[in-house]
Amino acid sequence: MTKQAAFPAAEDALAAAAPATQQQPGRRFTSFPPPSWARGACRKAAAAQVAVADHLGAVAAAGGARTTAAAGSWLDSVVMAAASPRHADWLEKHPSALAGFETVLAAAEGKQIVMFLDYDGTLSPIVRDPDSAVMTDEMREAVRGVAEHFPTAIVSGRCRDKVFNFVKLAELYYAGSHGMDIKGPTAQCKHTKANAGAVMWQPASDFLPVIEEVYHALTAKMESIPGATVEDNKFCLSVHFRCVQEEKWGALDDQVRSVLKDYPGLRLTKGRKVLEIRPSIKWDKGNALEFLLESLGFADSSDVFPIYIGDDRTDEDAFKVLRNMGQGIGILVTKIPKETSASYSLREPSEVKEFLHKLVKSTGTR
Ligand SMILES: O=P(O)(O)OC[C@H]1O[C@H](O[C@H]2O[C@H](CO)[C@@H](O)[C@H](O)[C@H]2O)[C@H](O)[C@@H](O)[C@@H]1O
Repeated sequence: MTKQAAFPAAEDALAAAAPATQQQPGRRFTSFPPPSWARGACRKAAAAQVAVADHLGAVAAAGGARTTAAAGSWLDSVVMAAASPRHADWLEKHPSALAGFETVLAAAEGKQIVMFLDYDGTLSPIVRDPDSAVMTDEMREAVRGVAEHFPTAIVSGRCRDKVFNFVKLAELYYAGSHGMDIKGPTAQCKHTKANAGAVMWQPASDFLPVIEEVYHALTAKMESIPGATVEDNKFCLSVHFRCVQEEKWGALDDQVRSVLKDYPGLRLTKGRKVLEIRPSIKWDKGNALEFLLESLGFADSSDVFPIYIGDDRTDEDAFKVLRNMGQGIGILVTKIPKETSASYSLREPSEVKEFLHKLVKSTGTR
């Protein structure tokens, strides 16, 4: 499936700034000094950054505490991509998990690997319609292979049932709603602990009525914004603006905030062309990772090597946990340099699949 974006992705915008002859797939910003087209893009981005900062500063100075979260999101990425250090420098800090595969294996030597996988943008490519974000059979086989050897969990912003319907593997752990709904494998497998198939953790159950109320309020508001949709993810909600005209992003942001002002128990975060509404409890994908490690019997264990692969801001919570633990690795899926706590990177879901295959293959040699 190809990536379909209503708006140019940051990377596309940068590519557009480059003369066709100078574009080399997978080798941007690799020469020093940067080619002139890249320096031009950086200058433009820096100017854009100032303009955005000025705009936001003016809004704040005028007493408007809000920032245009939706509109800021795309600009943030463009500015970050163009103004950040060369891609090669970034790759030195966050090497490809494929190129650095042997190093990863060496670090995991003698330890139990536990695999954590985000769904959208990691196991399936980003597409316009969230209901069409299917996973290929090849990717499913890759995940199945990994789960045969290592305890494996899907950690997603989606509601658990929906992500299960995409992945369709009963031998996995599932943490839906950004980790607020955790269930163990429903199929017997060698990694299953006691209470197979039981719901293990739902810390936001009290919020269900309020989430439902806000879902209806937001759905009604979004009727005035063509292309906007609200996705019910059980313990949280997603307001999608991938198919909304850019001029309307500010209005959409206003509408969402106007609903949320009556619900102080909920908070707003940003994902990939999506605003996420969730309970203001201290529970995120990082907590879910810790919870699952503990459930698997690895609390305070030095014999475990968790690997977390994800592409989104919400995955950063899990990357941070791993960094603080000083164990395992976080792998960010991205084509452009991004601020991240992950130690490794992969460019896209097809590379994730390749990494999973390599890992399975390595079990014969470990
Ligand atoms: O934690 P994840 O599994 O990565 O889920 C995060 C959100 O992913 C989905 O939205 C994103 O993917 C869609 C399909 O490719 C795309 O259309 C959308 O623009 C992206 O933001 C999902 O629909 C959301 O509910 C999840 O919260």
